[in-house]
Amino acid sequence: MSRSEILFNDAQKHIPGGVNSPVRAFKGVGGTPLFFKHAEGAYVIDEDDKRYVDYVGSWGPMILGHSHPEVLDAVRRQLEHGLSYGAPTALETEMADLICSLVPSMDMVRMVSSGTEATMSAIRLARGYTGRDTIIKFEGCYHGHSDSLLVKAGSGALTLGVPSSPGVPAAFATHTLTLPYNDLGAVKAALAEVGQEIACIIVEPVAGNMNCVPPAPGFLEGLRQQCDQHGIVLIFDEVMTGFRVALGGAQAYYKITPDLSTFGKIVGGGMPVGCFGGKRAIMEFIAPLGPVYQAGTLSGNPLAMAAGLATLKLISRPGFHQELGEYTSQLLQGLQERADAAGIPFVTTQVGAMFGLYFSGADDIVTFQDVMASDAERFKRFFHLMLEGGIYLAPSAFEAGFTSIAHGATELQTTLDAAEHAFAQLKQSTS
Ligand SMILES: Cc1ncc(COP(=O)(O)O)c(C=O)c1O
Ligand SMILES: NCC(=O)CCC(=O)O
Repeated sequence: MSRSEILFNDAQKHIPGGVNSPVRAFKGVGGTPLFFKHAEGAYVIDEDDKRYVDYVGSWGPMILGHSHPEVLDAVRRQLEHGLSYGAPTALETEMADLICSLVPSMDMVRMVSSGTEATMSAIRLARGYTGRDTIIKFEGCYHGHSDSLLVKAGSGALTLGVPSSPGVPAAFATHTLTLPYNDLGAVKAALAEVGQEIACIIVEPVAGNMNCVPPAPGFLEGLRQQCDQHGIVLIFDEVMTGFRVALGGAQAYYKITPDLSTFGKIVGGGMPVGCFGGKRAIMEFIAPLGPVYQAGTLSGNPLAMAAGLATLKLISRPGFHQELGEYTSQLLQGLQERADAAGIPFVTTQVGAMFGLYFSGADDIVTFQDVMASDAERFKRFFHLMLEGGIYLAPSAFEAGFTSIAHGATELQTTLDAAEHAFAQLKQSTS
């Protein structure tokens, strides 16, 4: 037995399913999750000392690669001053100022400890601000695991086949209207009926929790226009896309200004952090300025602020996101060429440093149905072949892939060599 197998057996004794988040359980691909003990640059190293080129990046935060020395140093320096005070720090102001300067739609920002808290709080705020109860989300989008958002959700909920989770009272779910992603017609039709009852529309501006589905031309623009028309708060959930697809997030990439935005992952540099913010008039509804309550013992934690600030400063250098995007394009082009050469139907999607891989004969991937029509069984085999070849992809056909600035020519070649072998094996087993 491998160390990971032994550790996974041990883990299951006192940890449900042996994991602290279901997406780690390999349920979507089968087999035993790898247990990691170290990570550096573009690599994760498992308990059996095997190295993998990592395209998960802790599900998004590790845009600089793992264990970036300047981020680690920032945390070490802060460590000498204590772990948490539960009182304001200068670091939090520096963080708020930096976020608001990098993302122009943000007038004010509140730090929290996860993406889930960020979206949950932003929705409460939108409801408090508008005095309306119902929210709109899109099928296959994931916004964390709070009750009103676990309806037709993506990510692990989709992978495990429970997109609408038991435990969410039906009465809560009735306040969540779920519409098809990239279908502006459906949004217009719904709002023509119930526009006056909708507090907010929350959307992943690039859907990254049903694999990776870019917004169709006009979709985000249409949401902006519809929200303006009906007095609805437009929330961009940029927990995944924020600081990744562009320094200013998807809103900068697509040049659309939401009313509120949520961030997580990169903003904490690998520490547990999220935040939400946006228009001053809305944010002033949050306690202690306003009546909408929201709080957190560890919110704005100094170690987390130190890691996040160091990360945001490093990724602010000119050319950073272009470099990342170029690596990602080369990766996808190389994969496509090798799939084509092997005669395997294969489609990729990309927005900056986020990508999707599909075993599909479709021309393009635009809808949730397009995603569901791709061959998830083939992905499972591809996943394990890539793993054998030293490449760690997200263990589900319904997750986006991420690149980091630490990925370079060596990692590209290793990945493409592994893929060439994997595609050949896939071809052999079908012919
Ligand atoms: C778009 C999006 N929103 C919200 C979340 C929830 O964030 P967290 O897992 O930090 O609670 C995630 C990922 O988990 C996400 O991808
Ligand atoms: N795309 C999936 C996530 O980002 C979430 C990770 C987790 O829930 O552990």
